[in-house]
Amino acid sequence: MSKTMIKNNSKAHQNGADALRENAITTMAECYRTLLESLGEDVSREGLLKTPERASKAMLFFTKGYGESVEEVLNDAVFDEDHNEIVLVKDIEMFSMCEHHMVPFYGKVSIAYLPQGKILGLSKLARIVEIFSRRLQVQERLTKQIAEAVFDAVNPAGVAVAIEGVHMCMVTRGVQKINSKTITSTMLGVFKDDPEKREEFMNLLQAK
Ligand SMILES: Nc1nc2c(ncn2[C@@H]2O[C@H](COP(=O)(O)OP(=O)(O)OP(=O)(O)O)[C@@H](O)[C@H]2O)c(=O)[nH]1
Ligand SMILES: [Zn+2]
Repeated sequence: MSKTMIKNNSKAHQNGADALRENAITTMAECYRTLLESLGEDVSREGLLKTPERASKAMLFFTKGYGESVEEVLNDAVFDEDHNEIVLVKDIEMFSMCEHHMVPFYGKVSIAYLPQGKILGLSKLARIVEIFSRRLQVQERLTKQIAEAVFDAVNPAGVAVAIEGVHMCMVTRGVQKINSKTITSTMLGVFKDDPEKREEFMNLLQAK
C-alpha cells in the first residue's frame, strides 16, 4: 500500500471514530438531560445548560479503556534482556468505576513479574492499568485482567498484582465506612506455586 493510501486510510479511520464519539455524546447527553429532570432540576438554568454534554464527555473518559487494546498500547515495547530477578512497579495510581453503582473506586496498583528472557517497557505496566481500570469494573476482575495481560505480554516465570482500593460506594453511601480499604491480589506462575517468591514479592511491596 502506498504512503498516500495509508495516510488516507488512517484519516478515514479517525473521521469514523470522531463521528462515533459525536453520536455517543449526543445520545448520552439526552439521557443525562432526562436524569437531571428526574432529579427535579431545571435543565434550562444557566449552570446546567452544558452539563449533559460535559457529563457525557466525562463518562466517555472514565470508560475510555473500552476503546483501547493491550496490543496497541504495548507498541512492541517488549525487549530481550537477560534479567532474572523480580521487576516491581508499585503504587501506580488507579481510577476506576464500580460496575454496581457506577461511582468511582480508586487506589494503587503494584505489579511484579519475574522475567525469563523478555522485559516490558516500564510505562507499559501503568498503561495496562489504564486500559482495564477505565471501564466499569469490580476490583477482583481488574486485578486478574492486569496480571493476565502482563503474563501474555512477556511470558514471564510469574506475575503478581496487588491492588489497594477505596470504593466510593462504600464511603459516601450504603454502609458509609470512610476508612475501609479493599486489598486484592492475583498470583500467577512462580508467585502462585513458590512460597519463597511470593514472600519476596510481599517484602518488596512493604519496603519503603
Ligand atoms: N466484590 C466486589 N464487590 C463490590 C465491588 N464494588 C462494589 N461492590 C459491592 O457490590 C455490592 C452490590 O450489592 P447490592 O446489595 O446489590 O447493592 P446495594 O443495595 O447498593 O448494596 P450496599 O452497598 O450494601 O448498600 C455491594 O456489596 C458493594 O459493596 C468490587 O469491586 N468487588
Ligand atoms: Zn459500588
